[in-house]
Amino acid sequence: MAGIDWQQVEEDLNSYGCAVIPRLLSERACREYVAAYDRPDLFRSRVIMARHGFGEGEYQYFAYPLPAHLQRLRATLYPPLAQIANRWYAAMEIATRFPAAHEDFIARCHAAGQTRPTPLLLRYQEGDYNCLHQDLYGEHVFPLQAAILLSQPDQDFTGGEFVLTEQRPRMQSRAEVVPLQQGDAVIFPVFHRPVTGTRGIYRVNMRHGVSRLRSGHRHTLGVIFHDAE
Ligand SMILES: O=C(O)CCC(=O)C(=O)O
Ligand SMILES: [Fe+2]
Repeated sequence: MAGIDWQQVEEDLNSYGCAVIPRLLSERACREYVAAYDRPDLFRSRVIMARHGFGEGEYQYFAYPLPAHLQRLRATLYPPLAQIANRWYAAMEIATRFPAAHEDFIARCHAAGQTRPTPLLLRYQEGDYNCLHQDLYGEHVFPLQAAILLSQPDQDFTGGEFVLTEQRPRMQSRAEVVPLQQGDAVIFPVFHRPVTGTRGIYRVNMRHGVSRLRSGHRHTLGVIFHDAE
């Protein structure tokens, strides 16, 4: 975690609406998260995506207390992202500011009744996909999130690309496909971001999803920083 180039992350987020942190997790850590999928004691709920029209595939939300590694990961990624989020909110002229420490932001969520943990593991197999969506779970939203690819493209699966769309006001939408290797994290906006245009700063609406898996199995770890109602 010490070697992350946060300035590059911020530049990429501002230029493209997403940033990749290469090799955030080791191959071994990835394997451990994949194996954790089969431990029901670690999770508070399981979602079969087709039942809700979310796509095909499934995911599970971790229960509190989070596994120590995940707790540390969430708390460590948050502070530099909170600085970016605060600059974005200032640019978008939104009054909300995010505290420097994740525990203080979580206290704000919990005080508002958003008490359920949102980090999740996702599992896809051949034919599965994740429809474009936004991970909003209540009034309190931290505007950036991370998804970490736990599987190795080409070796474990084909297809299954991470996709972002950016809807600009009164304009056509732009898509971004994010190539990831095992252990890479993609940082992206939960639902909006500021873009500087010729007539000043405007807000664009963002969605993310995963294209259809052509073969194999794909697992992801999702780190969302607000909690859910
Ligand atoms: O599987 C993926 O790459 C996307 C996961 C996702 O939607 C999330 O982490 O919020
Ligand atoms: Fe998501």
